[in-house]
Amino acid sequence: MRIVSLAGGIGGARFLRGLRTAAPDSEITVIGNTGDDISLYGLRVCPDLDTVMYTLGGGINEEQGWGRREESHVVKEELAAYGVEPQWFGLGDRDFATHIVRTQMLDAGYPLSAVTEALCARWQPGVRLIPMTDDRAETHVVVSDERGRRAIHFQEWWVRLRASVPAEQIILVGADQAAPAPGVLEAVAAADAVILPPSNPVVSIGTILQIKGIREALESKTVVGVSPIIGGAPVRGMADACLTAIGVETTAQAVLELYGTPLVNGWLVAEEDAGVALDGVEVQARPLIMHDVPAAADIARAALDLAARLAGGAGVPASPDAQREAAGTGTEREAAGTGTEDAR
Ligand SMILES: O=c1nc2n(C[C@H](O)[C@H](O)[C@H](O)CO)c3cc(O)ccc3cc-2c(=O)[nH]1
Repeated sequence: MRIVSLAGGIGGARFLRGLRTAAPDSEITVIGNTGDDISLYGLRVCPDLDTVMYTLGGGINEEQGWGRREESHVVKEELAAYGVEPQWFGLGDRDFATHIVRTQMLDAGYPLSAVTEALCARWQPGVRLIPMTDDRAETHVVVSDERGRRAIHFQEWWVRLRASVPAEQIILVGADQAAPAPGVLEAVAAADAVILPPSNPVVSIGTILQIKGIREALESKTVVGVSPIIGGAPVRGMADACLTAIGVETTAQAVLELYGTPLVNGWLVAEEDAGVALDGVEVQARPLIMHDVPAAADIARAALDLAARLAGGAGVPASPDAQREAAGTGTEREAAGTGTEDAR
């Protein structure tokens, strides 16, 4: 089975770990968000691509959801000792190596998609990770604060300001010149199912959908999305601040309408959002907290089952829960209860 998934950062990567578990024999292509990318200290940093690569490759700092585990910050401290700015972005020593290799290859003329393939050769994420574009397209945010009204890089708004200053506009700078990276449209065309993980609907999924041709290519496919909003709030991150910035309510209904039809054909919502509805979309309510990999795999399996039903296909073998539900003997999932509330 060929599956395509659009992914942002932490929530998307954790969902993809479940998707890989739920469909081990499928060919999964991940179209990664590069709007968060930033140039720092002469290096090109691709936070969402690295979060997917490290999470699926086993190198992620699990608590943070970004950056490497077993990390140290000697280079960051030395840069600070020289008074080099910015000091609000925490790059670790191991992580620096990724940005050095990436920048070296970009400077040698390799496109970001080739660089990403080379980095993934080491990490073996078990999916094909393609950046949404090889062109420069960065998310910038217009804010007004004591320094007046100005555009700042998304990372400064997200990390230094913690989105505490309202974003008056969120702009993907370079969107009109950016083309889908090689392989992106081909992967979508060949897909049996497309899954939208519970990534940030504005600055991750929404960003990818702004790249010329991607939304149109997806509209002719069977697409199932997983709501990133549960009971009116994002599980993690600041999707609410991003949705407010574009005048969209922070609800599972509003995000479904933001994606809209004909893009989305199926939509998974949490049980407390069971009333969500939109003409032309099959909505299914189920637990959506990714407590751990098995929980993420259950959600991914439910998304694939729904996609298969909508496409009229066979899909992956249904999970025991799905078989019980189909047989009408649906049993309440025992409240997982154990494990820490997963972040998204
Ligand atoms: O909140 C933070 N997020 C940090 N992030 C997360 C990043 O801002 C987000 O993952 C995405 O850009 C938004 O999804 C990093 C990600 C990287 O790949 C590399 C370094 C960082 C550093 C930080 C940081 O200092 N603080």
